[in-house]
Amino acid sequence: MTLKPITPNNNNMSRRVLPGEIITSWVSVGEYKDILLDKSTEGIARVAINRPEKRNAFRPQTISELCDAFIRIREDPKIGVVLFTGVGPSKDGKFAFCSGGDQAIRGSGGYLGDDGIPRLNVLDLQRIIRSLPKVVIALVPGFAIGGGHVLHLICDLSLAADNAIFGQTGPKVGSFDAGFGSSYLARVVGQKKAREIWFLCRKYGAKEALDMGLINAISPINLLESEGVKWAREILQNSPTAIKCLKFSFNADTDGLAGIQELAGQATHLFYTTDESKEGRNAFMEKRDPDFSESKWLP
Ligand SMILES: CC(C)(COP(=O)(O)OP(=O)(O)OC[C@H]1O[C@@H](n2cnc3c(N)ncnc32)[C@H](O)[C@@H]1OP(=O)(O)O)[C@@H](O)C(=O)NCCC(=O)NCCSC(=O)CCC(=O)c1ccccc1C(=O)O
Repeated sequence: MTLKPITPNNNNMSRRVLPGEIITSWVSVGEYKDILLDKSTEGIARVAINRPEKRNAFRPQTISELCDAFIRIREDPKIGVVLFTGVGPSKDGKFAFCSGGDQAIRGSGGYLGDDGIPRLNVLDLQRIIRSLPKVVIALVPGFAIGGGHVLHLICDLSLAADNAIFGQTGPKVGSFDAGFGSSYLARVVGQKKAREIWFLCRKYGAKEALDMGLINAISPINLLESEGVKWAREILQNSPTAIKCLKFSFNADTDGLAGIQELAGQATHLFYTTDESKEGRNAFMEKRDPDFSESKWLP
């Protein structure tokens, strides 16, 4: 039996477990049209683009739903790791993470939703994922192309099936991502390789992607989700605050003041938990001068 890594209303308890497979129980959350959102009781969420017949290309509605799902996850203190993937296979048996913007609804100035307004709202999603105070792991079961390639790139970690295919197509289809899609790509794979990827628009297999540092590991497609759960469980053993601060430290190195703001926000969170900080708040509320004499100027 071939297991689908992602199926709507997936009930793992009725599936046959493969040798070495790790499973978790998913509960579906929210009513979405273009995506699926599931949570497990062990602190993992799963977000999947659900347009397999279009190789999971996104339209404005897909992106709005993804933003909503990631913001829900951000607000849930029980979730520490998100697996971000694409539903598959499609009727022709192929898998995709995402093939970028849906070219069929690309108008002048952006992608057109039902309201006829042109949007490039994938940029909002990129920022939400980057600044999510949780670990986001892309599970790439097939194609990660164009804007879909950028989406796996901006995730914290990427795990790919052995049949996965990566690439940018912008210069072929009249598009480009001059933000994370190019500059951050160069940070990940180096300037020469990033220019090759964008200028030639070639496609790269999973082994090539691993060799250039674009992904973290390869697994057989039937075990891709299992591998994601395994990595998530290992991360969840570790200190949430340490992981969050490390994520924002990595971001601060590349994201300028916006990255420093995220890291600084975590420092403020921690400071609020101290007696020193609480004394400042209490003094204001009690209409008296603050007394910081108990706080030491430690080296
Ligand atoms: C992914 C492919 C390589 C897969 O090839 P193959 O297996 O042969 O399948 P196909 O027969 O081509 O496709 C099957 C079916 O899906 C439809 N489809 C696939 N991809 C798209 C798509 N992106 N848009 C619309 N439809 C798609 C295809 O038409 C077929 O449908 P039928 O009805 O059966 O004919 C291959 O499909 C492929 O190359 N796809 C296109 C990849 C691509 O060029 N994507 C767009 C890149 S540009 C982009 O994503 C912009 C993103 C963006 O919004 C942005 C904006 C501003 C700044 C940055 C960005 C950013 O890049 O993020």
